[in-house]
Amino acid sequence: MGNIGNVENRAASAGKAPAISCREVGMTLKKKKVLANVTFEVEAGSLTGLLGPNGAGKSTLMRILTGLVPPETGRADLFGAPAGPERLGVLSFLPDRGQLPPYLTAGEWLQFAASLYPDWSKTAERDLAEELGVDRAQRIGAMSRGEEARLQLLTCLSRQAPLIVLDEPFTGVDLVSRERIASAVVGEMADGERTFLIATHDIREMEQLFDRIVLVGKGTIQGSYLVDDLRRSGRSVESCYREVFA
Ligand SMILES: Nc1ncnc2c1ncn2[C@@H]1O[C@H](COP(=O)(O)OP(=O)(O)OP(=O)(O)O)[C@@H](O)[C@H]1O
Repeated sequence: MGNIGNVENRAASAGKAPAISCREVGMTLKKKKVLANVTFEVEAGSLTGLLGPNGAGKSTLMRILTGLVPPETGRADLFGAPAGPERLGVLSFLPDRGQLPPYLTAGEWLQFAASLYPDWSKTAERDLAEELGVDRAQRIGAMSRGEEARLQLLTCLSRQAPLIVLDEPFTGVDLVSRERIASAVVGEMADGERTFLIATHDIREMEQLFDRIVLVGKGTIQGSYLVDDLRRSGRSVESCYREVFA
């Protein structure tokens, strides 16, 4: 069903501005060149994996896309207009490090988040809370890393923003929950409208979901592949990753 949905999405999005377009993006942090000449596009309605080794620049790139920091050089556009703080309405972001208020329960946090975001869906919140096994009575400060990661994902996916950017959604999450998260993402895809960009090291769990992979290494794009093309040439996402980075 996911694949059929993806094909339909692609057809529906033909001719639209890409959800993400980066042109020659560069970034220096504390005198270190972290990103250079980063150029790639993510088609609206697709699910793209942003993959690469530790320190490759994935989180830095995502922070630029979310408008948290402007690129030093080049430009990053979302749906044809520059990324920036004023575009936060089009994108729902799960950062790589959690910062939910520890003194609230999950239920209190979700109530607060729902009041914060105009695009919050109570239906999505209810369905995903069940799917991800979030206990509303649990205090955030008493959660394990994996439990908090699931609450963060629930927060991110309960919004109806057209672009979802997830930075390492599986950190600290056990195998069964990782599979639940993957199916939650597929469920969200089924609405045929939204675009996902997901940075992850959990290639095996996500391999079946990606339409495209963008490989980042040493601060620049090392390749961008349609997963169907890889399969047609007898390769998997994992084997392609190994070819590029081994
Ligand atoms: N605030 C900062 N100041 C200086 N250097 C930084 C800063 N943030 C990141 N870096 C450096 O930029 C490089 C890219 O980091 P980034 O977090 O974007 O990588 P990543 O691909 O997300 O890595 P990982 O897979 O380990 O999460 C690293 O070498 C890191 O040390």
